Amino acid sequence: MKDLPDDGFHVFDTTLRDGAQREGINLTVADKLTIARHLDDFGVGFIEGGWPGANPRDTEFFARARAEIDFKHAQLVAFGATRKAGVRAEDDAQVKALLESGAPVITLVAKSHDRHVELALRTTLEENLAMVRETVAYLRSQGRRVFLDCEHFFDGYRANAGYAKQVVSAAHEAGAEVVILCDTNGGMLPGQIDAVVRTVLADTGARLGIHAQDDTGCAVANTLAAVDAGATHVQCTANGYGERVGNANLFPVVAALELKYGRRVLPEGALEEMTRISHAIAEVVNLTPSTHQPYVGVSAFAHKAGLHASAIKVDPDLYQHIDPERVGNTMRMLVSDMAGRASIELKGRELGIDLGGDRALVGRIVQRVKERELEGYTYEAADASFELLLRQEVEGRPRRFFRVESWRAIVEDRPDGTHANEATVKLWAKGERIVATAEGNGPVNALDRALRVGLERIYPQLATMELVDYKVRILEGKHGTESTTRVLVSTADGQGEWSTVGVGENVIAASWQALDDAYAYGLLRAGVDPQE
Ligand SMILES: CC(=O)SCCNC(=O)CCNC(=O)[C@H](O)C(C)(C)COP(=O)(O)OP(=O)(O)OC[C@H]1O[C@@H](n2cnc3c(N)ncnc32)[C@H](O)[C@@H]1OP(=O)(O)O
Ligand SMILES: CC(=O)C(=O)O
Repeated sequence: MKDLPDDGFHVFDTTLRDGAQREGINLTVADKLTIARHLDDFGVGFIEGGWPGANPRDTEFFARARAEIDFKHAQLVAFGATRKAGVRAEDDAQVKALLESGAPVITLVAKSHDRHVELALRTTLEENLAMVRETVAYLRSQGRRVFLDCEHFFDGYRANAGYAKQVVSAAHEAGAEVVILCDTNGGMLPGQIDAVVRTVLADTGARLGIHAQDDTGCAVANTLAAVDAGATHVQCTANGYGERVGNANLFPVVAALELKYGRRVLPEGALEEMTRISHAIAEVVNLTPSTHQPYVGVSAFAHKAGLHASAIKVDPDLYQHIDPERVGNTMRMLVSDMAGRASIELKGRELGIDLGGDRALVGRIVQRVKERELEGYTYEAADASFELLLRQEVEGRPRRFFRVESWRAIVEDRPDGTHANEATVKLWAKGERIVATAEGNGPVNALDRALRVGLERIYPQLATMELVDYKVRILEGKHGTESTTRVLVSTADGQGEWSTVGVGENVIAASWQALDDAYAYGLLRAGVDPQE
């Protein structure tokens, strides 16, 4: 292994095995190879790739990973069970598949709860110990590094501590390099983990690891409690993916080890890649990255409250537990009706607009934001609409690329149950009156098309812009269909994406406002001079 920390602490990733056990994740071999590359780039020490022999996909993964990936940091790990009861380890088909995977490291899963041995394995406690001992010894004799996962260890310890420890000792004495205590049902709390890990370490002398499921929401805390108690091997998954509610999340665990414990567990510079790697893996598994995930979520360093912003203006550390750049994330200011002067000044700075400490101007902007939010606008989700508002206040007039004389949208209900949608816009741009009509698959789409048909000749930059998301929310208020409607639109131009908001008594009026802002902002971004 190159460039790994020399204290021997193990960061063991099981995204491709336990992470893949999450409902909704279904990885192809190509997905697994991509994730393995990301994890290796990140610098974990071990990548558990799956259970060879359990399904053709995992078997193929090991063959291809060995042939196609030149691992820089990680060792590939194959996962599987101890031999079956009454079968010699060397004759067990599943143990053979582990060897045939070619993985240099093998993690065996073994029962350590007496009830599981009797009910699930349907064998004796003695035979289970023999299964552990013999399988570990056989795989060691074949030149493999062996780790052993003690399934249901903490529940088993409660039921029969003596037997649970015998399983640990059997594995340790047979040559298992690390014995991992698993909170398989995820029901433990940090204090319980701490006490058990300390005792088992003292009583067995085995090197211990921790594998924590997140059923109490404590998997990361439980993992760190085990480390405090002496465990030197942590099993985690990217973004906490895993069976049921998931596993200990790799990213907060390694961030805590590096930044809070001062223990180097990743190669130099890897932590700064953490946000990117987390999001890249989320893309591969086809799940939206969680915006509120510690350290790596887009909201992890987003500040909304005015009081926070006023302190952050003096020193960001006053309201941040770390500098976001250390984990590759960024601080963001959110503007809403909870903003104060400092929030607006900092947001202006983020947008490259110096408000120059003009208290009256900043106060006016704060006031305007609060009034508009009361009407239903939301600026924290619509940065582009906020920037237009800010510029309008700073420059004393709106930035306009076109002026709207009127617009109209018609929905025609036909006897065959289909609808025809048509819109007409009347605009002024560069001194020219434009009347444009278009059809669409809905009234908003028809309006969007009419706007483009009318303006594209004058502003060819519009051709690069595309509406990528459209969200409608009925705000509380009057009665049913009379309620206020808020529309959020996201637009992209191949270089980036921006969001705008519109509010109105009906969905089409609100959509029109959001579209108007979307194109005004897009033209501003494209460097077009505003003129009517
Ligand atoms: C806590 C965890 O997450 S461990 C990881 C669990 N992961 C998975 O189960 C995913 C992959 N699993 C599979 O594809 C299948 O379950 C297989 C291929 C492993 C086994 O499939 P099958 O042979 O059809 O058996 P099945 O799944 O019904 O039952 C598991 C068998 O393994 C046995 N077993 C369970 N744990 C162990 C163990 N630690 N050591 C030895 N045998 C074990 C069970 O007693 C049962 O044996 P039986 O078939 O004689 O009743
Ligand atoms: C091994 C494992 O995944 C568990 O015990 O949860």
